[in-house]
Amino acid sequence: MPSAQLIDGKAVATDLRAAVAARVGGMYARLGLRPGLAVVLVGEDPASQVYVRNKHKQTEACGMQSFEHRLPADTAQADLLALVARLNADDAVDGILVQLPLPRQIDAQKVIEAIDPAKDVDGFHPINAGRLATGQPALVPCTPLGCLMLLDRTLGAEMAGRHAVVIGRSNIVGKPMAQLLLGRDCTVTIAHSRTRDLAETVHGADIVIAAVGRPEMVRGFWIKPGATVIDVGINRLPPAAAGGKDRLVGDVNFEEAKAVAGHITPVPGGVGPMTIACLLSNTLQAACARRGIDMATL
Ligand SMILES: Nc1nc(=O)c2c([nH]1)NC[C@@H]1CN(c3ccc(C(=O)N[C@@H](CCC(=O)O)C(=O)O)cc3)C=[N+]21
Repeated sequence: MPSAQLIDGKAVATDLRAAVAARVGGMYARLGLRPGLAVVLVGEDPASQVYVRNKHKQTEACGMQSFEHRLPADTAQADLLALVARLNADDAVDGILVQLPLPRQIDAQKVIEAIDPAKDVDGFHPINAGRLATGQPALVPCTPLGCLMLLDRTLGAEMAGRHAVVIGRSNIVGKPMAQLLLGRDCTVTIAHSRTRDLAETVHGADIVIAAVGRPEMVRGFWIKPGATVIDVGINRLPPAAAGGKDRLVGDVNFEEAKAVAGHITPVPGGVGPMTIACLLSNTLQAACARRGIDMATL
């Protein structure tokens, strides 16, 4: 049985964080400035708390300031908007991330649009989405940016002219991912829950980005032999389904796909660690852009 080469997102993320930390060190040594990242968590979702804790640790580990704001689940929209306004005005804050999903009483789109686009390190503000779509410098959403970095390392210039199929059309992953792949001269298809013959569409792909949020939905026989498979899904299977202990799986059936693909990302240890590393990189980028610093000189 042939076996795909693993794309080690954890290792690439470690390299990226080291590069960010080096520039953060240069910024402090030369200018006495430390980039600051504010993370806002509304409610008590236990999975979200793990991400927030990891982000906090890694932010400090690379020399940036980390500001955490935990609000109760019944927080009023006006109070969250008031906090965002304070963070927009706070010069020590270069990046603002409001963890999604938000509780029902809060309109997430309103909150996203309230964030200063210059501090929008998630890249979810329509200004940044529009800049990405029109090929202008932008803050790019962390998960698709991390996927692109893995593809750059794996395929490089070979991406040009390849057929990429993105499964999922969210504003957070699918749509920005498609824009980034277009920027690498891929021929891009965005597939989704209403796509007919999804298996057949995926089978035409040299590059598959799975971002559907359904555990192990993409089967091995869907994959074209030798294709590059990037699995964005992070699904926690409950103990019963996983045979005793809870287990993290992607949107791709990994065991099946790795027998067919040329390269594949694992879950965990693939796209997830890249997402956090890209958040730190975006925070450094925002800190430099806001202050007119050329990042290459740090
Ligand atoms: N405004 C906003 N921005 C986000 O970027 C955002 C968000 N809201 N809400 C929640 C999702 C989820 N997310 C993850 C990031 C890293 C891992 C990660 O590092 N995962 C590890 C495993 C972690 C584990 O074991 O649970 C891995 O895949 O290897 C997972 C999930 C960012 N999100």
